[in-house]
Amino acid sequence: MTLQDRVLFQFTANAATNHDTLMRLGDLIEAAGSRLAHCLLNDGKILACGNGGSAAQAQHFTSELINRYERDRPGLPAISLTTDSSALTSIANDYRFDEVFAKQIRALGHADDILVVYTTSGNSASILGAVTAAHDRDMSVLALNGRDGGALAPLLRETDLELRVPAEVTARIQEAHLLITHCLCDLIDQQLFGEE
Ligand SMILES: O=C(CO)[C@@H](O)[C@H](O)[C@H](O)[C@H](O)COP(=O)(O)O
Ligand SMILES: [Zn+2]
Repeated sequence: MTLQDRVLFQFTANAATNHDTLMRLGDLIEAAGSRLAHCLLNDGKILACGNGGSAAQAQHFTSELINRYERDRPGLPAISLTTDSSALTSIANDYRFDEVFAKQIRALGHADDILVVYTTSGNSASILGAVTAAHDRDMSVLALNGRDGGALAPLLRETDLELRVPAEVTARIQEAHLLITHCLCDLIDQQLFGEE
């Protein structure tokens, strides 16, 4: 394969995954947008977490809620659990890395809040810990997941929502997660602030 072929391959695979994701998850993405909008309209807040590239996705989402997505509007309450290096390093240092998000959720989470987790494998221990902590706080969970759902899928409750991208490659799943995230921002703005 030439280098140009490699570029073409990635773009083609991305388009195919995004199409498959729309076909499989279109209705669930709408439901997730409504669930998040309802949470924000009822004084809830959104907590988000993930590891590696998915940590970037989590803080990407919360920054667009706190500041803005495409339009000028009031900031919305959202906290990324991936950005406080003192909290993260002390929890990992004093306890275990698995606890880095769970301990923050136990400190910050309320029953009206929603935890949004990003994972491509569904197997990251810190994400499993986060979901357990959210359930302990009676919070519901929106899981952006991938592959076969991993250990996360059976941990989710009926009151949670799972958006499992139908793909096996981490990069493709992350790219679909970003597209879903922008859909969620658009759906939230539409429901809270109406037509532009
Ligand atoms: O961004 C990438 C790969 O594209 C990596 O940083 C990736 O996010 C990390 O390996 C994560 O630790 C993977 O975690 P997960 O998606 O399995 O929960
Ligand atoms: Zn964005």
